[in-house]
Amino acid sequence: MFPDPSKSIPAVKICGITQEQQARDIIALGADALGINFWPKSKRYLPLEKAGWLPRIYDSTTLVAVLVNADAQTLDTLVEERLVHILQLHGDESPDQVAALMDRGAHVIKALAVRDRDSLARIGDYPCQSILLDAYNPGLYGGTGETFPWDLAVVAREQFPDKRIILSGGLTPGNVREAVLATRPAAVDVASGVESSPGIKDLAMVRQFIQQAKAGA
Ligand SMILES: O=C(O)c1ccccc1N[C@@H]1O[C@H](COP(=O)(O)O)[C@@H](O)[C@H]1O
Repeated sequence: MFPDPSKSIPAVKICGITQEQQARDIIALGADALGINFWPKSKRYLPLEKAGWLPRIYDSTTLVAVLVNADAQTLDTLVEERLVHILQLHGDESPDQVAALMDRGAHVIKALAVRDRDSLARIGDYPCQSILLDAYNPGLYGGTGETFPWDLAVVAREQFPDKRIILSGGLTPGNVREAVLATRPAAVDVASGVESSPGIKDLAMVRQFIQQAKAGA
């Protein structure tokens, strides 16, 4: 999923895909990774029983399962059946839980809600290399379409140079270029900002988002 960091071009993850044809269209537009939301309360929820198409595109992209405090059975299915390449954890998962998943061979992105500089200290607690920074919104776990102060992403990169910082939260085709230039993340991630309705992506917006994210300095 992650390109050569020396090129300063971020990977692009389009999140909350619910349909196989949209997945194929978005891969063709140049997305580096697709997010599938397995959290039942998400507006973009895809039940495991309806995810039978994932193996058909598994070799064409990087598939990321978006999860919030997932139960053991869901994690077992995702890890053991290799439905996805990466687990993106948006809940209250502890560093030990992340370490246990990594011990089982899972690649993990830990998402952290950013409110202020103090929120960044938790980055160092987690053993995974990839940390996604999202907007803080009490009671909500992500996918809100809200931004957080991007200077905090710069601080995160400087304080934790060994981590891959993924920027998310309220990104759109209209602001992603500015966000990339300001923060130089390893990747950007968007759900709400490229949708016509929850779980349905607007392909023109996706195309524009990818172009803007990868436009370079
Ligand atoms: O998209 C969701 O519904 C969602 C629900 C719970 C946790 C994470 C979710 N999505 C992730 O949230 C961020 C930001 O999304 P947005 O662009 O602000 O809508 C992104 O990482 C999504 O993958």
